[in-house]
Formats: sequence, C-alpha cells, structure tokens
Amino acid sequence: MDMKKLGEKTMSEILQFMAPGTPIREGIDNVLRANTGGLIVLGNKEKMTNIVDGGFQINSPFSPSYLYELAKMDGAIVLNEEGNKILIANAQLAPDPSISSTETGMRHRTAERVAKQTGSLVIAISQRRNVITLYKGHFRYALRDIAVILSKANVALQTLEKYKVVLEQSIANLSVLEFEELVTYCDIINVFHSIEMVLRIKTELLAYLNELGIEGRLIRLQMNEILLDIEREAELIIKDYAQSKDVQTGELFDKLQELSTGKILEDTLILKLLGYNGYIHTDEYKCPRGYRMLSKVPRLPPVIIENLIVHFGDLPAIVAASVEELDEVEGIGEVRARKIKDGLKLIKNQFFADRQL
Ligand SMILES: Nc1ncnc2c1ncn2[C@@H]1O[C@H](COP(=O)(O)OP(=O)(O)OP(=O)(O)O)[C@@H](O)[C@H]1O
Repeated sequence: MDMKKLGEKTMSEILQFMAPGTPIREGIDNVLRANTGGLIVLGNKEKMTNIVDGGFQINSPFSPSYLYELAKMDGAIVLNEEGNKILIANAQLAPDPSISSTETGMRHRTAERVAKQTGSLVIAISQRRNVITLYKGHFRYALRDIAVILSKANVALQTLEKYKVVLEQSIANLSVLEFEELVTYCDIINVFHSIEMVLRIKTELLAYLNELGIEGRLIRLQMNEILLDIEREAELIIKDYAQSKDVQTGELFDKLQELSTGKILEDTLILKLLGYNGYIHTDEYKCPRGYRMLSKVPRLPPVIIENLIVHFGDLPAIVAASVEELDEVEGIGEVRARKIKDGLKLIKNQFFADRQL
C-alpha cells in the first residue's frame, strides 16, 4: 500500500473514532468550549516513557467530564492507545527537538513532534483559535466545523440525486435496447460511466459521513435510500454483461467504487473489468443474459432465473421462447411459463411506453 493510501485509511479511521457522538469527541468539544486549550496523546506507556516528564498518574477509565476537568491544568493529558483510559495528566512532553515542525505555537509544535516521533495520535486543541488539530505520524488534519461539513454533505447529496436521475435514464435506454436486441458495447460502457459518477459522489459523501458521526445520521439514511435500488440494478447489469457468467458482482462493484475515486475511467478499462481482454469493436452488438429483466418478473425465484439463462443462453432467446418451450425448463410448469411470458411482455411494454413520454 502506498503512503497516500495508508494515510487516507488511517485518517478515515481516526475521523470515525473522533466523530461526533463518540465519548472522546464529547470530551474534546467540552475542552474547546471551556477555552482552556488542550494537548492529548493517545499512546501506550512504553512509547511515551522517554517523552513524558512529570505529571500525575491518573489511571482511570476515560470519561468526557474527566477530560474536561483535567484539561484545566497546564500540560498534556496522556490516554491509552484505545482512548478508553486516562493515564497521566499535567504532563510535560519533551519530544526530540531536532524533529522538524511547521507549527509556530509550543502546544502545536510539541503535538507534531510527538506524533512524528512515536506514531501516536496527538490532538491539539487551540486555546486562541478554536480549532482541533490531529497529528498522527507525518499526517496532520484540522477538524472542520460540523456545520461546514454538513452543508457540503448536503450539496453532495443533491448531486447524488441528480446523477441518480442520469443513471436511471441511461438504464431505461438500455432496457429498451435490450428488448430491441440493439445493445452495443458502447451502450454498456455509457451505463458504466453513469454508475461511476454515482459512485464518485458516494465516496465523497462517505468521507463527510466519517467526520460527521451521529450528526450525519440523516444524511446517511438518505444516501442509502438513494443508492439502494441503483446498486442492485448495477450488480444485475454486471451479471448480464460480464464476460464470464460466474463473475463476483460484489467484488467487481467494489473495484469500480475504488477506481472511480481517481480519473474518469477509460472505456477499455471498463471492458477489462467486465472481463473482456482482447480487442473489442464498441459498435458490436451484445446480448444481455437476462438477470436484470427476469428479476423484474414478479415472484420468480433466483434458481428459476438461473435455469432459464442456462437453458436459453440470453434474454432475446428467453423473450422469443413460447410457453411450451419455457415449460421445458426445470422447475417451470405451464402456469409459471405463462406468467413469465406475460410478465416479460408487460415489462417490455412498460419500457416502450416510458420511452415515448
Ligand atoms: N511540551 C509541552 N508539554 C506539555 N504541554 C505543553 C507543551 N508545550 C506547550 N504546552 C501547553 O500548551 C499551552 C500553550 O502553549 P502555546 O500558547 O505556546 O501553544 P500554541 O500552539 O500557540 O497553542 P494555542 O493556539 O492554544 O495558544 C501551554 O500553556 C501548555 O499547557
């Protein structure tokens, strides 16, 4: 894992650990409001012995109000690594002064040096500037005002809704083309670009939610609601068009999510993700297997869907099959065969009617 990724991962874990709603955040917010300032280190005893000078041994379980009371004293507070125990208060920290620091004030310089020297998480609460700064190893992060992140998260949520509409439109187009047997690789790629945009915003939102903790509860609910059907549809599209029938849709979806945080994906990369490695002319036609359409037929169990696809190969063949031919498939009797036939016809008509709107 490269340094940047490592940093992002560590930071996102730390932000979750410190998010509103957690005891540690409650304690820190109290210190911030009391205007006493604070310097808090989360480190194990061995790592800290050479650095801590003096102070009182507290050795009591962590509580937000203890932290607040102890922060009234000068010096630093040392917690255990898990942050659930207060070890020392009123400690003087003496990190190696030759370690470089970009900070100006003594509290923040000390915090940065201790973090670099021990790799521990250090939290500096400024007395004059009303900010909380986190240091871990070489990483530094100033916590942002919750109201600011909330408004950013709301904007991202609106953007997500807009992209969802775009994606739904492109999936609706795909549906019509599937019944017309006119889907090309190009159409499939376009749908994946829309999925990619949705995932991009999701990643951004998740970063905000990390930092928001319980304050982001409502936004998380809304996000999940927006994404629920979309992610299911996307997985079925993968199942319909991946080169291999046994594709791990969940894994592929996660990969897509991971890749969509960088540059816009190239068409060939999307095809490669779907398992197409050789040269492919994007104007060529490609039939879906039919997982997505068949999942829209009411009360059709997955095992029957699977049998249908194994038997007929793809959606056009299933749509073209007569009731008698459908009847031949394992697990399908005449009644169900008729239901499948009628169901698919109904779905087709629905998509064609919607297109004309
Ligand atoms: N090495 C240290 N060990 C423990 N506590 C320290 C250390 N250095 C500074 N502090 C604490 O930080 C307090 C404020 O120091 P200073 O004003 O220089 O820091 P600062 O980085 O400008 O922070 P602020 O923004 O809160 O003023 C000190 O009163 C002391 O409690």
